Amino acid sequence: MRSSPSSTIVIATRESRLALWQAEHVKALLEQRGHTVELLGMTTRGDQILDRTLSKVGGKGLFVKELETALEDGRADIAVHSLKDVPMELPAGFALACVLEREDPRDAFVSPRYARLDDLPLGAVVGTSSLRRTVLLQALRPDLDIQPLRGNLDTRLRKLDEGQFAAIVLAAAGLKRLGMADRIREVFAPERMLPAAGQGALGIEVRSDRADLLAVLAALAHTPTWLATAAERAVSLAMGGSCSMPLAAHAQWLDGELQLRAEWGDQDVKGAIVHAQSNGPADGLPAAQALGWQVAQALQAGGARKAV
Ligand SMILES: NCc1[nH]cc(CCC(=O)O)c1CC(=O)O
Repeated sequence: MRSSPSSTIVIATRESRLALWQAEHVKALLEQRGHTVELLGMTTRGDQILDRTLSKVGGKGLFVKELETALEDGRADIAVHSLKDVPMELPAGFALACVLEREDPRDAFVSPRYARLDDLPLGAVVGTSSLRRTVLLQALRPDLDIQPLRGNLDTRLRKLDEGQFAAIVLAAAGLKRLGMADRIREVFAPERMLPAAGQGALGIEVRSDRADLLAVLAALAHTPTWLATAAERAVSLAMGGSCSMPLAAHAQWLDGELQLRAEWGDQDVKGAIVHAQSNGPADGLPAAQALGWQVAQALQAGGARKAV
């Protein structure tokens, strides 16, 4: 088992192009600080099951479990995740060591033919498997025919290019990281399509007993992103912490205060969305999480129901 901070740091990563880009990014940041780093590529259940929506097969945990097993048995030291895919509560023995500076958190409209969502013809087929995007799209354009779209970024773009969809909606961050920003026709302002908790940010997971690594990784942390995403994730946790619910939570820094907004979609009533927001100084993780809790209470006061 590895424990000396001077030995090689092994990063467990999924093998999609985006996951590898993210792992290489962390590798470079650690190498700049004098560490020796290797990648350990792994396939997760979430990468294998492509015919069902994530909320039906077990949710976000599917992308992190195999990586956690590698940390557990010492084959790897750290795991790099899209924070959006990390469950709100990690299993006992694991910790989120840091959150890195966020890429663009917004959603992007991608289409070979149409420049904007508003240009889509009546009843056009739009691909997304995210419950959040489905509900928010239905609110913007109740006429659209929203169809499931799973798979990694390249798979989704291929399905679009094959003509199965008039347009698809994806995270801008993934496209930008992979040098495909030119595929983005329109980015949705957060007011129009509120992003998911943690979207665009990277989190690094370690075993909680690796004090050596916690110290090394603290140097990579971006505090404004960490606090903003802690507030967002607290909303999700307070709402039941599951991805089987259409929930958006997005925080931005404005004049030294964190502005947190959240939206909850009622799956039984098409187009019904509950909105809540609050501002706070959020000068530490507990204050950021308290802001998230408060916004979740406001959502529930407005009619949002917790996941059971
Ligand atoms: N659920 C898959 C996933 N996890 C993270 C990203 C994008 C990158 C990010 O949010 O950091 C994506 C793809 C997408 O939502 O289009």
